[in-house]
Amino acid sequence: MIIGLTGTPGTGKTSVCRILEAHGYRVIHMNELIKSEHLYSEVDEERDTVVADMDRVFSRVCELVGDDSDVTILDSHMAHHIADTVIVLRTAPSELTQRLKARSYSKSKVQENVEAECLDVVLVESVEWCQKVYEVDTTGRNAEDVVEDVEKIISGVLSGDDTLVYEQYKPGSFDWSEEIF
Ligand SMILES: Nc1ncnc2c1ncn2[C@@H]1O[C@H](COP(=O)(O)OP(=O)(O)OP(=O)(O)O)[C@@H](O)[C@H]1O
Repeated sequence: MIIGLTGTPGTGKTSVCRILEAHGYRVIHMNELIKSEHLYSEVDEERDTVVADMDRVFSRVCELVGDDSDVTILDSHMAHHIADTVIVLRTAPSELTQRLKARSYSKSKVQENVEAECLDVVLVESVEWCQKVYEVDTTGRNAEDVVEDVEKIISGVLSGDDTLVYEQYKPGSFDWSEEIF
């Protein structure tokens, strides 16, 4: 089964996935896959990114996962376009700003991503498109602590009764709409 790990860039998906891989989980880093296998329709030079061909990405991910009943984690800010069950990582705007500035992103790229986080863009899309959505806060925490939450959610999903974990990680806990700069 596929579980998507999604969230605004900088919320820590890849950092968390690297630890999950070390714990033995299978992870598909979707952005790397898109680039290495040219699963895109255009190159957006201005934004220094590519426009993914989501039909081809979906087919390729399904092919890679096959009928494996073990969990495969899909690491991408677009994982909610593919997976039905997703975990959305969240980060308070002030901390996300610092993380993105540390990447030497341009002012406009930092602003675009922080605004998206303030407006819950990935969360809203996930709730619209996915059957099951969990939300995990990464603010003021380290990646190992976030991994503990993610593993708890995975166990709940696999157990077939996620009532308790859903209660703890159900979406809609943050309101950062006042923090748009
Ligand atoms: N609690 C945390 N969980 C994960 N990463 C954290 C946490 N706290 C700080 N970080 C830092 O935030 C940064 C997150 O970068 P990372 O590439 O993992 O994010 P991402 O969501 O995968 O971004 P992108 O979508 O651009 O690939 C890293 O430098 C990481 O060390």
